[in-house]
Amino acid sequence: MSLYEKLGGDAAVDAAVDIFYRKVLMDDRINQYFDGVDMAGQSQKQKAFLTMVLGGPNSYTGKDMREGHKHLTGLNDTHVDAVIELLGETLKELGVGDEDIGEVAALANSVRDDVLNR
Ligand code: HEM
Repeated sequence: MSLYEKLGGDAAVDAAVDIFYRKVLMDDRINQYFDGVDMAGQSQKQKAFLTMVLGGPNSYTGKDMREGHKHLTGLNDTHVDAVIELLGETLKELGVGDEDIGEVAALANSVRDDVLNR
């Protein structure tokens, strides 16, 4: 079973992205990057992206991670760490086990160099 199915499919990913974005926007370590970003559109992309990395049906048509983030000046490892931390907290709130959270964190971590354009 894919992690996507295990978490509960489409509805669970919807819930995860909504909770996750609320956390992101409340977090002063990273929320400045989302000033002026269309969060409804962003949530859609993030849902499709999460679905894909969790092994669900692939409907992600957004930019690749390097293209999608290279205009964000000053982005560094601490920002990626914060995002991965908030994603983990989100999944924990949804009842996901530590082992599965570790897998998602590893997937998110695998795009770190692309997100940081290095
Ligand atoms: C850790 C892994 C990350 C993943 C998987 C991820 C995923 C995504 C995706 C799928 C998009 C949409 C790309 C598109 O426009 O087509 C996006 C855009 C964006 N990401 Fe990330 N992201 C990550 C890290 C970060 C970090 C660390 C920050 C800043 C703290 C960040 C801030 C943004 C912003 C501001 C946008 C929207 C840019 C814009 O529309 O101008 N992301 N991200």
